[in-house]
Amino acid sequence: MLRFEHVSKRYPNGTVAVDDLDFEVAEGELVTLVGPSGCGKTTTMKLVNRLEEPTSGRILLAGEDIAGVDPVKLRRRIGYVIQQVGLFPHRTVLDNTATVPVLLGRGRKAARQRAAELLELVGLDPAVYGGRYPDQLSGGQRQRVGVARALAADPPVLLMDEPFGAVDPVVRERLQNEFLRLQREVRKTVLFVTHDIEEAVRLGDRIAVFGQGRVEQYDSPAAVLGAPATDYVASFVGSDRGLKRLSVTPVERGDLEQPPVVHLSDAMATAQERMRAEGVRWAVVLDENDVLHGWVSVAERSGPVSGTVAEHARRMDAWLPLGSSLKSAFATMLQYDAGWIAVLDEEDRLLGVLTPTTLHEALRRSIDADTRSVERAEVELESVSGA
Ligand SMILES: Nc1ncnc2c1ncn2[C@@H]1O[C@H](COP(=O)(O)OP(=O)(O)OP(=O)(O)O)[C@@H](O)[C@H]1O
Repeated sequence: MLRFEHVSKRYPNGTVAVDDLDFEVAEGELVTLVGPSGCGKTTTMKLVNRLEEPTSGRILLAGEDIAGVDPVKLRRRIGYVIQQVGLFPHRTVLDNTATVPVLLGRGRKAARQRAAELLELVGLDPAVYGGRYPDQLSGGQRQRVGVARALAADPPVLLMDEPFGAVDPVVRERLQNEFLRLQREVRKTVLFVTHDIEEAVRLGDRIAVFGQGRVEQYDSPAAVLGAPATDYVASFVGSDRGLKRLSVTPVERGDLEQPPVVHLSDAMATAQERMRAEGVRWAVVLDENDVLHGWVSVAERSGPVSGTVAEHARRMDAWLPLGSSLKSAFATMLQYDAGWIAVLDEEDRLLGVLTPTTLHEALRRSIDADTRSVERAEVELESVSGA
């Protein structure tokens, strides 16, 4: 969709802001450009909407060299969201959002209707906020209006330059999550500039890690964190990259452990036999509807125990849907102070459990898989937790 071919930009004062950029952003993909201050991120964006011209190389949008496209027409196909949102202070939120469609010749009524839908989409009730002026909004709300406005012309490409840079970390995380939800709906091709590796990892389908004007690595977040291409990338993503990686590695079926499963109504003696036969000290307990109830441990004293599982079971209903991040799995374990958590499918059926050991193995396998470019399920670990 958007292709950089050996693009360089040298400013008249001799600064080489961008040096031989060569990568492609697929349609509907969100690519984060991350790097320290002055590494050429903003310049890259400006080259895309022709606020700057490359010194060499070319940029193709849907196969067409943008150097031959009238800049005004080009910018209609490219939404631009910047940190200082640049809303018109004397226009209402609704009119700010409708600005571009009106300029594009849509009727005022249709444009306002679309603007209201977009405000709704970015989480601002148009009935509440539509009539307000920008200075009657919080910073986070202004950012959302900026995003709604950029989407109003329905451009296939969005450029977002540190759009959430000016808000506090809590609001920032909320905006990021909302934007991810929105992006799943609208599927724009997005270039998103940030200097924050956490943000880059959370949002990006792929990340371009910038050194001085050059892309040092262009890869999935998991690969950038798990297998940094250069020392520079390794130091930029930080020594806690293993921890960060937890948040971008999903729980897969192959990661799960399968302890014995018993029901509340089973005889405890039978449950005990099952655990002994499988050589484990506990079993997952489900109720009569196969809903997670908790766990039961093999009794310490020898000999059969009387009664049903219900009389011995303990409640523990920490669970996660399959596909959750390893980080949320770990966080849930800590929150419940639990040695395991259940992983459920879409119909809330038990698929297996995750323990600290299997969680660690999942992380190691995913790193191995990225390093060797294979699926995680194909990776056999040589040793299990050092054993
Ligand atoms: N118009 C200009 N003329 C000369 N040099 C410029 C111009 N614009 C940017 N530069 C220089 O080009 C380099 C890259 O700047 P750019 O704004 O692209 O970086 P950035 O990665 O977006 O930085 P930041 O995160 O601080 O915004 C910097 O050294 C900057 O000083």
